[in-house]
Amino acid sequence: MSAQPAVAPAVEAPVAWAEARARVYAVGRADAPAPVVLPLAEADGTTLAEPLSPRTDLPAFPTSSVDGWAVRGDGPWRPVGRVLAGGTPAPLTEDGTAVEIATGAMLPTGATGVLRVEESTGGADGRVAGTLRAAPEWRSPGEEARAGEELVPAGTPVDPGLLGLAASCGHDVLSVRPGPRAALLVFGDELLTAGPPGAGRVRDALGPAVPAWLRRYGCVVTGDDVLGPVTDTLPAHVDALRRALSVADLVCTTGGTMHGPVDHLHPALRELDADYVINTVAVRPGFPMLLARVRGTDGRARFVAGLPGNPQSAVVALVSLVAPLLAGLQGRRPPVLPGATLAEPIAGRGDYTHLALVRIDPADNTARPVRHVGSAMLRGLAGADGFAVIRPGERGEVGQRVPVVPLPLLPGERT
Ligand SMILES: Nc1nc2c(c(=O)[nH]1)N[C@H]1C(S)=C(S)[C@@H](COP(=O)(O)OP(=O)(O)OC[C@H]3O[C@@H](n4cnc5c(N)ncnc54)[C@H](O)[C@@H]3O)O[C@H]1N2
Ligand code: MOO
Repeated sequence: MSAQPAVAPAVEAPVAWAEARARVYAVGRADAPAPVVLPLAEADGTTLAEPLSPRTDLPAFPTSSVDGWAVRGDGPWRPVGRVLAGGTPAPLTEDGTAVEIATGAMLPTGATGVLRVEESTGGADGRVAGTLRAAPEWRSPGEEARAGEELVPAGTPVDPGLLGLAASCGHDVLSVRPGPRAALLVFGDELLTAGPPGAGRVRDALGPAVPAWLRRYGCVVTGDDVLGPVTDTLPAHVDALRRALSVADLVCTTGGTMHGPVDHLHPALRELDADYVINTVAVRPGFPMLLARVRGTDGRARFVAGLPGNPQSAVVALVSLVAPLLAGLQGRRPPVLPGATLAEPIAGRGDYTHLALVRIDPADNTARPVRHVGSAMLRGLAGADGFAVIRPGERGEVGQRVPVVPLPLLPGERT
């Protein structure tokens, strides 16, 4: 994947939105950090680096699925023992004999059937009688899976369902890719970190929000890795970026993506010998977003995602560039965008892709644009589910099915 040259011209042709996403995914995938081996208890939220296969047939042995009697031949049967779950029974060697068996216990060799306890009767002679059901009352080895069979491919996110499956397959550890470590640098001398805005100054809305969004994409972000506002000088920017890049796989910055008098991001990237993967995207809002790559002394790439200062634009950059980059870095498949049907029209943005904040009605999967969606505003975003994608040269018509870029919300949010 060829990257842009290190020296950024003041004005560069923006990359098409879909092309930018494909490019950052591929670059992340090529530079994914090496897998690590983690115990199951620590693997939730990571990504499988190798396919998951059972170490034995599943089940590993013939297993009774009911409480009752494992019998051999025709009844009535003479009880000759008992086997509980976890035990290894002696073989049933004679027709007309049975062992009492518990659900989950290993079936003795020689058994030809299992009779449910509630469908059995005990005779005066101590023998057990009853009619066997036609369908077997036990699970055969390999019924669920064969030893070595690929059950889940590499690149799958590790969730509780997968952890349970891994344990039942006999695994103690998994080879996984943990979430990348991310840092945030907030640029802008005008920003306040406490109290109400006024007198030319606004509250830093991104310092509190961006780490939380990054964590929802699976990143590890510690309090120490969130810094700002960084003083509006070039040396302070270079220094802050160097420090952050020494610990993080991905450094997000906010503000300073343009070429104003105190916009130091591009000059700082030049000082760090960074190369641009993406430098501006043909999307509204958020077009000044960028992704740059810096090679560490160890040869491994670290990334700088430049999020525009306008707060909604910063989130557009997160969902547009950072999400596919992180999917690549975690060795996951490229994000697939769900679709929704527009319940109201949405204007296009000429040659640019329009990402329009929408609320999705889960009952009929319709999308409606929300209000208060200026790029400097967060009111609309705080009640939205994601962004409807209106392609270049199009407008969104009522009834049209469009892709939606979801915000990484947790289950139960926005309900
Ligand atoms: N001459 C032009 N000026 C601008 C253009 C343009 O095309 N030509 N594009 C505008 C667009 S679009 C955007 S987006 C912004 C991007 O600017 P920067 O990334 O350089 O951001 P700043 O100038 O630092 O800040 C822009 C705006 O956002 C506020 N801001 C910044 N950080 C935060 C924060 N953490 N929390 C809340 N608000 C923040 C900042 O106060 C500014 O109001 O450039 C336009 N200009
Ligand atoms: O990215 Mo800018 O917000 O288009 O306003």
